[in-house]
Amino acid sequence: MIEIFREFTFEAAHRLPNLAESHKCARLHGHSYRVEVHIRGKVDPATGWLMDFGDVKKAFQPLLDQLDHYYLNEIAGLENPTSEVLAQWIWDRLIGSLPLSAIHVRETCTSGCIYRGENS
Ligand SMILES: Nc1nc2c(c(=O)[nH]1)N=C([C@H](O)[C@H](O)COP(=O)(O)OP(=O)(O)OP(=O)(O)O)CN2
Ligand SMILES: [Zn+2]
Repeated sequence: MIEIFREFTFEAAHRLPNLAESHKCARLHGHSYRVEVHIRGKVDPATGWLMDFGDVKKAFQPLLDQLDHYYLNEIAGLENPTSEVLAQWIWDRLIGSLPLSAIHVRETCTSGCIYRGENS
C-alpha cells in the first residue's frame, strides 16, 4: 500500500456562530485555507503510480469552485465552518470518486485538523 496526496489552497471568509460573542472567531474573518487530499492504494506496475495527481485535481475542482472566495457559512453543510466540519464536508463529497485515506485542513500555519473517515 502507498499513500499520495495533492494540496489545494483557497481563500475564504467565515465566522463560528456557536461561540460566545466575545470569542475572536465569532467575528467575521478569513483564512488562506490549505487542504490536502490523501489517497491510499497500490501502485499500478504499468504506470508506476497509484493515481494521476491530475485526476485528484479534477475531482477536487468542483469543491474548489464552491469554496474559493466565498463566505463558508452560506454553503449548505458549512453553517458552522470549523476545520473539523470542513474536513468532513470535503470527505463526504470525494469518497464516492477517490479512495481517500485522509483529508487535512489547515486554517493557519499553526492550526488544522486531519479527518480519516468514521471507520478509522
Ligand atoms: N478545534 C478548532 N478550534 C478552532 C477552530 C477550528 O476550526 N477548530 N477555528 C478557530 C478559528 O477559526 C481561528 O481563526 C483559528 O484559530 P487560531 O489557531 O486560534 O488562530 P490564530 O492565528 O488567531 O492564533 P494565534 O496564535 O492565537 O494568533 C479557532 N479554534
Ligand atoms: Zn477562523
